[in-house]
Order: sequence, then structure tokens, then C-alpha cells
Amino acid sequence: MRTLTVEGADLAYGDGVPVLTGVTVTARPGELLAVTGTSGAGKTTLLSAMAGLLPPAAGRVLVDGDPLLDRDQGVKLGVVLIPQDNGLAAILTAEENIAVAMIATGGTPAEARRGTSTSLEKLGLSGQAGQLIEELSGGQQQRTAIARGLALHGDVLLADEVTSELDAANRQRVIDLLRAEADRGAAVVFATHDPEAAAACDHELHLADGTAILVR
Ligand SMILES: Nc1ncnc2c1ncn2[C@@H]1O[C@H](COP(=O)(O)OP(=O)(O)OP(=O)(O)O)[C@@H](O)[C@H]1O
Repeated sequence: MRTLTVEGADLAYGDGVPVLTGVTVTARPGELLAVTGTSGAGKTTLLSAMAGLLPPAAGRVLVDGDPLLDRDQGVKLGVVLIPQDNGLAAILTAEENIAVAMIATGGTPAEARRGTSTSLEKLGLSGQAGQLIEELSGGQQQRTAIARGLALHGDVLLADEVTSELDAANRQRVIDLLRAEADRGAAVVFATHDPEAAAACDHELHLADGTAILVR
């Protein structure tokens, strides 16, 4: 299992003013790290950098001490991102979305079949396996994206606002599943607006006014 470290990172889009400056934080195997902050504080920006999608303007993102240079390398190193906008293909079914992702990351068709059905079941979506994403509710789509993220068995799991459209029971189910990922040994980073969800994590990094402070 791998440790992801952000070291003195300034994060910006193009030549713009940095969204965050001097971010230093470590996501450790077996732990849940909440990333909190108001809308626009930079949670997605930080998770994008942790995924290898946004190279820091200054500082570094390291996976087990090696610089993370791009998303392809992130995927190879087992850094899984569940994006805020779910990132699912609308014209594929729930099970196809998961199977495609598993096969693209080296799974065999048999593993993809098993992994798809197990992960959909964990999210209470066995009955929706064959439905097109565009036919699912917002919360069902969000749960499908989580099922896909879990099926990839990442060493690092980055979950961006993945409970925003869920009812209380499903929100708790997802928090329990993220905890189970940490118990499996993954380093889990969970961006959330929800104070109760943040309280369920081992540590909390709070983003405000362009800086990141580890409050717990
Ligand atoms: N692709 C982009 N290009 C330029 N600026 C961006 C881009 N994406 C985000 N930003 C800016 O970066 C800042 C932080 O946005 P970000 O999406 O990281 O916040 P957030 O904390 O995830 O917000 P929310 O809780 O609303 O999802 C905002 O001011 C936003 O306008």
C-alpha cells in the first residue's frame, strides 16, 4: 500500500492566481483524511493534484516518495479518483461502466464480472446493474461512481464530495465503505462539506483563504 504526500504545493489553473498555496499533507495507508472547506475553497483542486491531473505550480505530489507527474502514472500507481461529477459514460450501463474501468486497469473479463457485481451489491445497486446511467437518479449515479471506484481496489482512494446527493442511510453506507477501504490498507482522502462525515474520518485538512490547515 502506498503513501501520498503533498509537499509545499501551490495549486493554480494556467497562469491564474493560485487557488491554494503551501499545501503540505500526507495521506497514509489505513487512514481516512477528510478535506473540508466552503464551496470554492479548493477541495476538487487539491484532489485533482493528488490524482496527477493538475501538476503543482510549486512544490510536489509524491507517491511513496516518487514524484507524481501525470494522471497515467497515478493510474499505474493505484491512485483511484471518484470525481465530483461522477465521470460515468451516460450511454453505458452501470455494470458496463465498472467493467470497462476494471479491464482498462488490467483486470480480466472474469475479474471484471465478479468485481462489478460485488461492488454494485455493496452500494445497493444490484437491481440497477443493467440500466443505462442516463436512466438512473442522481443519487444512483453517484453510488455507481463509488462502486466503480471501490471495484478498482486502489492503494490511494480519492473521493470528491461522493455523498452530496445521498440520503442519510446511503451516506452512512458510503462512509462505512470508505472506512472498509482504509481497513483494507488504502489511503483514503474524502472531500466533503458535511461536518458529520468529516468527523467520521481520522484526520481533517481544512481549506480556507487559499491555505490548508490540518485541524485534526
Ligand atoms: N478548471 C478551472 N479553471 C480555472 N479555475 C478553476 C477551475 N476549476 C476550479 N477553478 C477555481 O478554483 C477555485 C476552487 O475550486 P474547487 O472546485 O477546487 O473548489 P471546491 O472546494 O471543490 O468547491 P465545491 O465544494 O463547490 O465543489 C474556485 O475559485 C474555482 O473557480
